[in-house]
Amino acid sequence: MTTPVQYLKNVGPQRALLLQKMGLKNVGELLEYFPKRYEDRRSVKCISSLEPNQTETIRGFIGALKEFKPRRNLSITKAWIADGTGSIPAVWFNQPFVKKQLEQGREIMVHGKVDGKYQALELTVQDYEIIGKEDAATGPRILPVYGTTETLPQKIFRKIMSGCVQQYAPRVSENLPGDLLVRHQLMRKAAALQAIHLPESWEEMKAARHRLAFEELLLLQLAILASRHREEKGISHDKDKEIFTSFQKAVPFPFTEAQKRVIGEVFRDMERNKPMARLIQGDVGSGKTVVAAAALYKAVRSGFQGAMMVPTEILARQHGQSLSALFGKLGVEVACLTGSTPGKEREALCEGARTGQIQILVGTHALIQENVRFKNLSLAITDEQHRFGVMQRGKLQKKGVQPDILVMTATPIPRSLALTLYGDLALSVIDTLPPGRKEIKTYAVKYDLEQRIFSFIRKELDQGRQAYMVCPLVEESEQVDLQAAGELFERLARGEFKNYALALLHGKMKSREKDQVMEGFRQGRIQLLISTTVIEVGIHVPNATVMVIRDAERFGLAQLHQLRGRVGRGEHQSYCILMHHGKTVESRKRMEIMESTNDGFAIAEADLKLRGPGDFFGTRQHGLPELKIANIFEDLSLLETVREEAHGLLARDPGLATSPHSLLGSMVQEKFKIFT
Ligand SMILES: Nc1ncnc2c1ncn2[C@@H]1O[C@H](COP(=O)(O)OP(=O)(O)OP(=O)(O)O)[C@@H](O)[C@H]1O
Repeated sequence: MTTPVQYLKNVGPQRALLLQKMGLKNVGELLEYFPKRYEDRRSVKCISSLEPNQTETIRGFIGALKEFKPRRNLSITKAWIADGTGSIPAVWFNQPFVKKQLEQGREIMVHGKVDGKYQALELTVQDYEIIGKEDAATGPRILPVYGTTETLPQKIFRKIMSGCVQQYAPRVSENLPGDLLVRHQLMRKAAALQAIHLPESWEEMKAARHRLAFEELLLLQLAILASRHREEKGISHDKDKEIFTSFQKAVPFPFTEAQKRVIGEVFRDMERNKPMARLIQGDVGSGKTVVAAAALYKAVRSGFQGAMMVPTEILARQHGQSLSALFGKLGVEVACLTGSTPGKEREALCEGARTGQIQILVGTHALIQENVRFKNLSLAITDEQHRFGVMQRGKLQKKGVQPDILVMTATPIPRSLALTLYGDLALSVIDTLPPGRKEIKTYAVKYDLEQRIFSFIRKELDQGRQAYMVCPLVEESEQVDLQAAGELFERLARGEFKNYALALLHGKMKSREKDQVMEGFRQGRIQLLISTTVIEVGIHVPNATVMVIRDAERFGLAQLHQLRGRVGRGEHQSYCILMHHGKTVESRKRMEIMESTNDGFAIAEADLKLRGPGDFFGTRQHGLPELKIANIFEDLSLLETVREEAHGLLARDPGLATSPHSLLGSMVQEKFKIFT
């Protein structure tokens, strides 16, 4: 399977290079490059029954041949095909080389679109095959269609692939244990590869797809489960009821029913001597932080330490501040560590964590650096974990000995996706918002109404409220976007908002500057904050009531919902204004979804359907594994079956090291590098 593609039939050095550019270096990779769709060429039409504007396949004998060159850069090749019921000219545009292959009297199969020109029919050829030629397939069949490049046409790619499949697919070893194949009635791998590329029937293709999706999801689930495979015995935290009551006293508001329920679920897990693995899912603003804080308090009161990792520096600082304020009252030592914590302070923090003097450490991924060690970490919390990438996930956990794990996500993740991302976590849902929150009013508007939006913002600012204006920032054109945000700031500061306090915030600023701006906004000194998406997650300023998102069509729905969640966090009516160009049907549809619902769940589902899992969290840092054949959304029930099997396999053979699991084990290792 490691044979380089250039040794395949029909591949020379030049084509090998083209294949390599597509990421296909060897036979193994080529075999796993699956068709994007299929064309059914089994139903061959009689020429006499052809009708205009249909795409059809015919089979007949080549009669007269003609070539024209009506213009300098247009060449037309025509071949009359007859099948006993009639005859029709088949037409090739700008492919003068086909003439060499068309021999009068030869049998040919042609697939293409029937055009009615001057009352006569013509077939514009999309694909053809000379019957009886050495490399032609036998007779009509279901043809695979691959994603190819212009320089490597479909026909050639298909020929290369078909040669490769016929020669190598039968030699592919079976990697799934026999009992599994029998239990789930799965095709063998070699047969599945053959059938996915060269199916005899739709049924066969579907069975092959099912088998390959099963394997793909199994490898992924094994990686997820094995990377956190844990000993049975963990830490049992103190059961004392007084922990909850004294924590509740320190919090300035009563918990919602949902918060109480989830704290109960978390506490019960923490008290058991089995390590906790729980995902807390709650819509934006539902009050997850205080639930995390309750868990941290329980860890500390039981004599241990807790850590909480968040995705951005701004958020780390915000949590650091609010947790310090809360835990100050309870006599608990909290510290915050980020990438920009200066050397001396960092050393002191590390020392404090090592000796146990610091009881709760909040921070960015700086927390998982090697020099950070804990005396006795018993609880590792990650917020917005999907931003940390699949492999980074276990590192915080490894800072303790079998600590409890809590994952918090503000983006409501459909169950299918949660399973894929987090594997084996128990789920707690905070499904109500704190009392007194008003529904955010959302309006999608085009740019010609910009002045009206500005005057609306001014009105809110005049009433003492604050506003955000977010500009998109995408990696590929970061420089251009940053410049655009800067220019907008200049324009507004000099023009429409010259009498107001404005500030600009973006990720490229020094952390000190970022802090100053955020602090100014928090305290109300800054009225309008123009920013890139650095404010996307977690920022909490209850007095802000307007969120304007520019070029809203460039964001994913889940991301728009996150941004919108920055307002509506206090008692005042809040607004979200989505500025867009409204050019495509899809973007208009997405704006409509945002206008019609505030329900994060509905939005997440819609987003997943519209954009596919890869783009779900925006293009940056989504941490989602790429799937070649399975579809998380459509293969939900398969995913659940596979998860159970993965559990069973790991229970029997945790390192997947013995026969018949070893091949599976080495594939997981090669792909995900999780066994150490
Ligand atoms: N039960 C409650 N009653 C009143 N206010 C609450 C309650 N729970 C939380 N809050 C407040 O609601 C605000 C939002 O809470 P928090 O920041 O924890 O939300 P979140 O779920 O983390 O949201 P996001 O995902 O948007 O960051 C905070 O100011 C918090 O103090």
